[in-house]
Amino acid sequence: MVQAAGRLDTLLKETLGGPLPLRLRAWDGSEVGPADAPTLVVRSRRALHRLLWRPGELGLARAWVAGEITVEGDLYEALRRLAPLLWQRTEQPEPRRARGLRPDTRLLRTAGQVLALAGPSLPPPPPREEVPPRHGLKHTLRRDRAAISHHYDVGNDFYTMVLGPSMVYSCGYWPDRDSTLEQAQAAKLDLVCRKLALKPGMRLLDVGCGWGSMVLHAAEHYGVHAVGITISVEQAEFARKRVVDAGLTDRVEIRVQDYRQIDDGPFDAISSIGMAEHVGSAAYLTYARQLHGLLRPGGRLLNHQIARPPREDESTYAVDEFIDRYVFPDGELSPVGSTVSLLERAGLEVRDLESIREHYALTLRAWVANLEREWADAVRLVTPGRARIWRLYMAASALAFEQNGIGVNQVLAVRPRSGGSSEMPLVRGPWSPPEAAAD
Ligand SMILES: C[S@@+](CC[C@H](N)C(=O)[O-])C[C@H]1O[C@@H](n2cnc3c(N)ncnc32)[C@H](O)[C@@H]1O
Repeated sequence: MVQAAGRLDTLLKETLGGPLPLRLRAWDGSEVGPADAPTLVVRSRRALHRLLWRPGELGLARAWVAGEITVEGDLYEALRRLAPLLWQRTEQPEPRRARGLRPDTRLLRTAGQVLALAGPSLPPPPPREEVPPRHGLKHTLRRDRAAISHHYDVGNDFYTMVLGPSMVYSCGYWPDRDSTLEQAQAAKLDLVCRKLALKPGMRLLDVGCGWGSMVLHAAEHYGVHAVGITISVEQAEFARKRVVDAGLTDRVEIRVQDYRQIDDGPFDAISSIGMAEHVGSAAYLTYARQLHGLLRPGGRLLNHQIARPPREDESTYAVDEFIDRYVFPDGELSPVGSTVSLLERAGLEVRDLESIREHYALTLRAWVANLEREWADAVRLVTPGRARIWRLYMAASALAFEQNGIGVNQVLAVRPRSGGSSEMPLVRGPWSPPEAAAD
């Protein structure tokens, strides 16, 4: 009897444009490939349909989400081995897409042979968690709110499980590799407060406040009056409860509000942590101008944002399809140079830039570990497909940060006074400790 794994291996070689660097096990139990590599398990023939109609990353992702393929062994190692093949493919133009998703006939022939091993072909059902492709990045208030809701309103219990008690959904600042996630997140929040030189009585705006961790930290340890805004209703409810529990209702306000709708400046300082990735290049100057307008002269902005490398020809940049469809609809990464330019065009003076790329890999690995440890509960809370999406996107992102595929930067900027004063110390030195902190 002909075994499926061998044929499947040939098909994958054709689809991916190179040999599969993993062991492969097919639905009939047959195996091929290196014995010391993680195993790609193809549980169902349906996975083939997906790969045929969308070779490369999106096809694999769809099969993964549907549970038709999985990895046994080290997921990071499997992704590390697969990454060069997938990137190679997604960098190429996709004429198939332009012609209306027609798989090429050579692949069809090979696939037909594989499918014939186990009976008639099956139509692939669309995975439920996928967002339909949307054309053009308009970034209207309504559309942005829908996109944010897709990612953030999936239940606070799920996020509590993944993010842990710190409830911070951005890169931590790891004092060392053995620190805990909670220590890393507290260190990051504190670093932001120190870069902003927060003092008691100051007015802080946290744009994209998530579950309220930054405004709570700043009010508790630096005595500021803080406003946190988010466009996720579930986040706001959770954050407001934390503010009540901490006894800080007189100093912390949480609003469901878009950054374009804030009209009660000036603020002494603004933090924006892991939020600007949602803004998009088309709206970025509006974002930068809005924050500039909300700062008092001499006030500081700390913009903490993921970046991608620049391209020789920027017009060839396309948002990663898997991330766009399944994870962050309408999210968009830009090179840090563009971010700096746009902040400056808006009238801000960029004073400091710190890359903390390695810290995001550590943070993501900690989130993946939390998710894997509580897997059964995660599946119950958000469906198996969604739990699989989160595991794949976080593990793949950890790898991308490790390999310098993407980075993350804290950009400190100031709105200079009219005479040019920045109110910055002459020498940067270590960011000053919280000497003026409240009790
Ligand atoms: C990755 S989370 C980061 C949350 C938080 N800063 C942290 O570090 O945990 C992104 C946040 O940006 C918010 N956000 C995205 N687009 C926004 C917009 N147009 N206006 C206001 N907030 C927005 C989301 O609601 C979410 O709270």
